[in-house]
Amino acid sequence: MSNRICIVYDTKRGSTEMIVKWMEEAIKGKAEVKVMRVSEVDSLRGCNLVVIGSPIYYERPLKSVLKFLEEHRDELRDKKVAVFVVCLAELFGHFTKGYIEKYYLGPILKKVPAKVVKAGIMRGWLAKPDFNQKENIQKWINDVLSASFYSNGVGC
Ligand SMILES: Cc1cc2nc3c(=O)[nH]c(=O)nc-3n(C[C@H](O)[C@H](O)[C@H](O)COP(=O)(O)O)c2cc1C
Repeated sequence: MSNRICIVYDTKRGSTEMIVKWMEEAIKGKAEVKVMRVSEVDSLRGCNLVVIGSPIYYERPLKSVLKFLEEHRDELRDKKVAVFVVCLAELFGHFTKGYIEKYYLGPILKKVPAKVVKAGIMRGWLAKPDFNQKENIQKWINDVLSASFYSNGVGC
């Protein structure tokens, strides 16, 4: 089967959507990619890697993303999964890393029934897009691809 990636996300104010577009741009030409908002997902058939992202509002990922994970639990079981959150707490660097892992990524990770290839913390924004994040985000998704498809199992 060729590598087919589904990126599933939700957003309230558009930054997660822009982040996902940057990911899509980085993947194109390397693998097949389909981008869907959680409300648009009918089936994940044909995807061997699912990347799931949520912004953080009031210390939590969006309910719509958690609901998506519950509703697609059976389908996700035999897929590779990567997850990411978009938030502003990341601005405080390593001081908040543990907090973000526990309270922002934690609720998502708990609902993933498969092995998680990679979990990412992306810096979002409130008004103007932060284009400085693009390079990091594209590197992250390339690392996800490497870990999912090109790893030879000996740490390369
Ligand atoms: C009302 C509101 C509440 C927020 N709560 C949090 C929060 O608890 N922790 C955090 O790190 N960021 C918080 N943020 C920042 C958002 O996670 C950030 O702006 C993100 O980029 C929004 O994603 P979206 O544009 O895809 O909706 C909040 C933003 C707003 C407007």
